Amino acid sequence: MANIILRCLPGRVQGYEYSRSGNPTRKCLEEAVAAVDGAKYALAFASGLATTVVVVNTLKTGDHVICMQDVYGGTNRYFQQVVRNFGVEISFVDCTNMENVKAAMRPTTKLVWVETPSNPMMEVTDIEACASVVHSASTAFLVVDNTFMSPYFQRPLALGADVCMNSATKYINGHSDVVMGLLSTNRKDLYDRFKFLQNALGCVPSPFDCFLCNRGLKTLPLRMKQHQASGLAVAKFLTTHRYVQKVLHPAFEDHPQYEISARQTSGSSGMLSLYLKGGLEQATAFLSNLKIFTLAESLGGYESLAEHPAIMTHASIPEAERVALGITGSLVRLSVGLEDEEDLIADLDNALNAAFSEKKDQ
Ligand SMILES: Cc1ncc(COP(=O)(O)O)c(C=O)c1O
Ligand SMILES: N[C@@H](CC[Se]C[C@H](N)C(=O)O)C(=O)O
Repeated sequence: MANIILRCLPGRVQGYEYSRSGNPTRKCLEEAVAAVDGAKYALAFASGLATTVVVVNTLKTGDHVICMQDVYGGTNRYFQQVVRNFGVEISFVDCTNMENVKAAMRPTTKLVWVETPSNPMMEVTDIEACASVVHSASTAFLVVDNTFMSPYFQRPLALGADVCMNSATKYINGHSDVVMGLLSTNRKDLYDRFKFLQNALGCVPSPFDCFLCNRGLKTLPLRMKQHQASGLAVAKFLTTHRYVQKVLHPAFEDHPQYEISARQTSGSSGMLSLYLKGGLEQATAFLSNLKIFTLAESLGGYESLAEHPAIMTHASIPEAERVALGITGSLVRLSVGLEDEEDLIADLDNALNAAFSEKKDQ
């Protein structure tokens, strides 16, 4: 009898049929991510951008997308330089003001894409208010890119978003050794379509990367608490520095969306941006004088990174648009890692002083 039940037949799948379609290690990670995001379903993809590609593949020619005006440069590049070529219309909107979102909605709007806090301007969108505008005015679904916060500090689905997206390359994995994207949702219709596309488009992570990411996820709370503490210490230090014009941090009371941030998050990560007094020349000198912060793209890992958005992560955004967003020559972005806080502050102090004395020496 047992032989008959277990006998293989074409088309009768007894578990996993092919590793792209599903494998036990990926399933294990997807279940863990669903749990931390408070979702019924989660899916893993080959990168954060691959996740965006899958979301966009639910659309068709003639559909309209609203995208937060300040988003990761690669998200902007994908919408402007790829998605538009397929006849999908994109409006970049300042979603910190709901009146702008309402005004941008069209009968054809099918997707609203928000990143909060945004990369690199640290702008905050009210997720609950945005979900209410989107759902009352359309059949569109709201995606929140939660990469800067991780599920430890912000749960977009509980605030009304339809989909929560993460570049797991960042805080979720946290060890800077994996490139991966994740999405989670409570909507069965969206999950079914995303799951179909995960297999049909094939942009899946390897089982080994899923294993690594699952390992990283286990220390997320510990890491996020430390990122928060050191991020705040660094940000406070920088606000008092004579060569710093302004610090952008959503946990500071002078941040324009401070109250929204305090309401919808349970803390802050190690991400912040700052304007230096001076311009590109001083910013370049500052970055080249850092010794503990590494000059590099990426964020959310154990190690502190510093970068120049206008030249690096957001270089693909046309210059006029970049400047209008505030991404100027004097803007620097920091991802504060897990090193000792005093060492990080001393490194920033030394590099700032060196950058501005180089200018005086010339
Ligand atoms: C906020 C944000 N979303 C999405 C992405 C894309 O993620 P990935 O590099 O994993 O493709 C990035 C960085 O690349 C990011 O910073
Ligand atoms: N999200 C990361 C990635 C940086 Se940009 C990567 C690459 N140069 C590209 O243009 O795709 C961040 O640091 O914000």
